[in-house]
Amino acid sequence: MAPVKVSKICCIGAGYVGGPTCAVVALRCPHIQVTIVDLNQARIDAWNSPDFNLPIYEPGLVEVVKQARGRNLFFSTNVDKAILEADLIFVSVNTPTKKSGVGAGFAADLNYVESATRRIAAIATSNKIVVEKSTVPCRTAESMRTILEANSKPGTRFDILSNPEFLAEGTAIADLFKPDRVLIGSLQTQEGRDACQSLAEVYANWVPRERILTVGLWSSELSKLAANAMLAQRISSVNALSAICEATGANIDEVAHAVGFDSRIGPKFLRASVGFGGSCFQKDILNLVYLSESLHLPQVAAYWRQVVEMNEYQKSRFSKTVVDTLFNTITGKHIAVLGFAFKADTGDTRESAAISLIRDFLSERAYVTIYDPKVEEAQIWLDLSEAIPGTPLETIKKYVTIVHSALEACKQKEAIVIATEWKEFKEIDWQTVYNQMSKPAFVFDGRMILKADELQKIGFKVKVIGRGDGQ
Ligand SMILES: NC(=O)C1=CN([C@@H]2O[C@H](COP(=O)(O)OP(=O)(O)OC[C@H]3O[C@@H](n4cnc5c(N)ncnc54)[C@H](O)[C@@H]3O)[C@@H](O)[C@H]2O)C=CC1
Ligand SMILES: O=C(O)[C@H]1O[C@H](OP(=O)(O)OP(=O)(O)OC[C@H]2O[C@@H](n3ccc(=O)[nH]c3=O)[C@H](O)[C@@H]2O)[C@H](O)[C@@H](O)[C@@H]1O
Repeated sequence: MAPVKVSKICCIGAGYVGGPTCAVVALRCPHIQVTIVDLNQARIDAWNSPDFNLPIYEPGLVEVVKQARGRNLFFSTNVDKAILEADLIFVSVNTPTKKSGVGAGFAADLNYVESATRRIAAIATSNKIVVEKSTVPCRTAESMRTILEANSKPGTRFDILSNPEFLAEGTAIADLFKPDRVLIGSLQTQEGRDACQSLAEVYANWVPRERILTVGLWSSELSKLAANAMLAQRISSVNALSAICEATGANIDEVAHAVGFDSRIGPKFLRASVGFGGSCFQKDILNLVYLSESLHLPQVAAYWRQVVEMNEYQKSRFSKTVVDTLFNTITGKHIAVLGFAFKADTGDTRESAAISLIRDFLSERAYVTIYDPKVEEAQIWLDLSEAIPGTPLETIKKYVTIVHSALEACKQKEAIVIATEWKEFKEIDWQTVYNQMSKPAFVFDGRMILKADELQKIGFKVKVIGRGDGQ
């Protein structure tokens, strides 16, 4: 068998990965018909909305969808039809951390991957290349193959590839246009290599060949977990150093700059923060911890677990700084939290550090006013309800207010906390804010985005993550 020339692609899962990834495939490959399917009708309706009110916010995404939708890019809930027609199927469904049962709190919940795989097996009447796009534990492709082969119709063959996604939210479109690398894992058989080449040809429409890496299936699966673990490890390392900076008077910005100048270390991903968030870092590390434990490698598991523990410590350390600085009590005090998303340029709040901070403030019975330029109000209520189980939303609403501008949030507060590094927070009229605040007026910069010296000149008391007092 020679490599198949792909002409129809189906992507199962129209989320943060499936949507942008396959929209870019459609844009860059006008000769390929791409159908992105999902069981969630509301999500598909949003992708199809006439005014391009898409279900996720991602800079540049609307422009991509505008060019390709209706041409060779389609969004649908008709999963079966798209499976039936496609010669290549991306599985881009969610793989959250398991909430109950064996491995609860650590292992990936592969329920969605399994049901998508079973659907492919039940529907397909011709050969398919099935591509694992979701982040999965090492050797998941083997389980997928077993399910597909056990349920396939006679004469139908499935080739399984691993093609993990490395895009970051907020820069997804730029990352997809110009990826550092595209990784494709396949079985090292002739059929496996042919399938790998078929997918490589799709990417080669816009990605330079030397950036398309082909490896074995298990290496590809593990490389995704490894990349996220090592990125998160850098943040936990720099955050651990930020605690030392605060205690000694060193400045984490200067330390990270000096350390990152070493070409072996490099400058990226060394920004101290109030803690990393996002749907994947914690989930994927816990997955690696679970894998290590399953393989009877407790020391390896403990090593990676510490990256997550340091992140938890950083978040609670920051909350404690706020309480300590506000004279050891925030009960009844009014605090503005600027930013709710887990990072700038996204409306995604999954595992956002802001949620932990607000939960801590509410446990001290402080009043919190939240502003985020992109996060929907309903999402904030949902996240807070989940973060504080057992407390009715009505009670939470007595303490929390959501507003529509930073200035409104800061009015008459005792303290302002920067939780997300939105650019607009740098451009706030701080003099006006100061004039309207109770005194002393405190600012806690959990993202190192403000000019502390200028704020101090205005009269603010400023605490910046990773900086001792007086810096
Ligand atoms: N969010 C991110 O930036 C990145 C995520 N990943 C990985 O990609 C995968 C997907 O992540 P997201 O896109 O963020 O998740 P998501 O939750 O935004 O999207 C997943 C979608 O799959 C749909 N779905 C689930 N089961 C289905 C089924 N059987 N048939 C049809 N649709 C189904 C859900 O309704 C949902 O809309 C995860 O494994 C994640 O770890 C990888 C790189 C980046
Ligand atoms: O698998 C995934 O889901 C993705 O996870 C991350 O992407 P993402 O979570 O979207 O965003 P990042 O830019 O990595 O930021 C993650 C968190 O770390 C924080 N961060 C990042 C960098 C830094 O120097 N300091 C820091 O605190 C961010 O504020 C954010 O809360 C990876 O960067 C992607 O390569 C990967 O594909």
